[in-house]
Amino acid sequence: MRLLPAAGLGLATALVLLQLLQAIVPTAMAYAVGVLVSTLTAGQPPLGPVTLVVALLLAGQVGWLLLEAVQTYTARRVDGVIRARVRSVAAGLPGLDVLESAAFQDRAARAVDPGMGVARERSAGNAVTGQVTLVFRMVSAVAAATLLATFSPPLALALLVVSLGVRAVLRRQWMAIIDRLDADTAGQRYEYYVSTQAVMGAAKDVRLFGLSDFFGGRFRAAAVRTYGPVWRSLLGVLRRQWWIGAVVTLAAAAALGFPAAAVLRGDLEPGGLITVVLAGVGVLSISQMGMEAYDIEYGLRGLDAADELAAMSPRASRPAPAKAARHAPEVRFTDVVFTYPGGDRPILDGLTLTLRAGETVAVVGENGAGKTTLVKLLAGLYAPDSGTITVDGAGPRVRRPPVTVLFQDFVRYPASVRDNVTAAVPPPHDDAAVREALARAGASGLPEDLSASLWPEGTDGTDLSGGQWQRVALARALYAAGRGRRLLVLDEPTANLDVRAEAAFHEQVVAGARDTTTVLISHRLGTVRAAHRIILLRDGRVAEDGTHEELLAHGGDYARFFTTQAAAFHGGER
Ligand SMILES: Nc1ncnc2c1ncn2[C@@H]1O[C@H](COP(=O)(O)OP(=O)(O)OP(=O)(O)O)[C@@H](O)[C@H]1O
Repeated sequence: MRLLPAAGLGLATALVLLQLLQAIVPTAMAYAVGVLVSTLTAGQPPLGPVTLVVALLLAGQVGWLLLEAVQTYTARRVDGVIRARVRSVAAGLPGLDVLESAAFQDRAARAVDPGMGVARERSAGNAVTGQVTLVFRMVSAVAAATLLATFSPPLALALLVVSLGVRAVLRRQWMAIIDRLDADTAGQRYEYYVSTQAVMGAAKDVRLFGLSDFFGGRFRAAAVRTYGPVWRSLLGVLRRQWWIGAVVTLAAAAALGFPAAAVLRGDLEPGGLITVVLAGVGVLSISQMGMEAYDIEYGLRGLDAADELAAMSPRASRPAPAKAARHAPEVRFTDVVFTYPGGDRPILDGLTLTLRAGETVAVVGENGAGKTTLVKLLAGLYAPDSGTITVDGAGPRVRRPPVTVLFQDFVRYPASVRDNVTAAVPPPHDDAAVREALARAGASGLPEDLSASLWPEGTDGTDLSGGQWQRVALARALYAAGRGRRLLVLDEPTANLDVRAEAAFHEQVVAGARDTTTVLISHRLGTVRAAHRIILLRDGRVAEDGTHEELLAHGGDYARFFTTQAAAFHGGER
């Protein structure tokens, strides 16, 4: 309920007033119908009571329609606030370590996931509107009991106690199912949903290798594992419903029987009978649990998860944003040791390295040597266990370095060509510079119009080839470098390029990056040979360091890799 004001004062007031109307109408109707019947039996003109009954009917129906709309709008607004809160917690984390932890991902999934679809949506907004509904259902029951008390206070009290008691028992029984749903972890949910997404993503494989049974089987197994315990709980609850039915039947019999006996004794008019019976029904209606109980219980778990997420934010303050650098920066790694959270061995183990201002340094090494990890630390996405990293003297966790990175798994934004190129730097943007970056990146065959959408899944988007996407991502890095992010990291930038394009790469991209310190990671040694220096990583530290010629003369791993690649290439040429 504390989140209700987040929906806005107008909506919150409208919600409360409409709920109040819904709470009052049934009792008012019981009274009005009783008066109408009394008027008719007395042979008096019924215009006044008929008008009242019709007015109440209309008010109830119109109010109900408005309430549905206001409730939905309120709930979605509150959900928006929760989503914004989760986004802000995630964006406020200085690095990736907490973000990638299972605990964070599980809570984030609980806080914003759309629910399991069995009972209800998991929505904090629905929980808030459900709480308001519950309060006014109670008000409605108490109003009906007050009217019933004009006939018999003990009957009114007994019906109220039985209704509330039955409701409490039902609630406890059915909410055990919510516990089952909530025991499901983010991982299971992920598997459940991803299995359908994977079928879309793997459409080529599914057709080529006939994988429908593979995906179908996984989907079914995940669904049974997730929902099996829920279905068993549901059956158990249904089996225990007989005695609840018996208690409610007895209460209903009393609600009808006592007024009927009073009519037979001549103590109650037919009009009074109608009023009393309708009031009794109004009291008993609270015994039905209503969907708001699910909304409250399930939605509040999402809210709890959002609160837990906020508590997981580290005390450390966020690094200050990167400032546009006027000159190429200098980077120093000193005795850096780093192990991934949950990892059992350091990936970097005493790494010491200086990247001098304006230099192009190629980093090579076997798969898993730690090249990409080095870049993630340089960008401040992870903090070293020990040792220091500084960019022009400042640690990346104090101030974000003026870095721009073309990662191997670069992002394909579902946006225009212009937005894909300019995404890494704030506006204003310059179309001439965008076109220059695309030209330097060698991007050809793109839509001429920079506003054209590159959204392969959209109805009007254009899809690009893997190489074209990589060039667009490269153009993004080059554009950002030109706008003051003068530490340029290119991780496997030629992976999707053909041989001719790879040969032109150094001249167009690296040599053209003026006043920029460049880190170039590549397995294709043809790409790295023109770098000012080449670093070979082994066992988490720098094993070889020198120019291409120096390392060939040294005769170590680099020389062996180069000779092997060159031999394979020339062998292939013959
Ligand atoms: N997020 C992560 N959590 C745990 N371990 C990771 C994570 N990312 C990478 N690793 C591990 O760290 C090691 C180094 O990975 P990294 O990606 O830095 O290697 P690389 O030298 O870039 O490899 P490649 O040449 O294959 O791209 C690998 O053993 C990898 O399994």
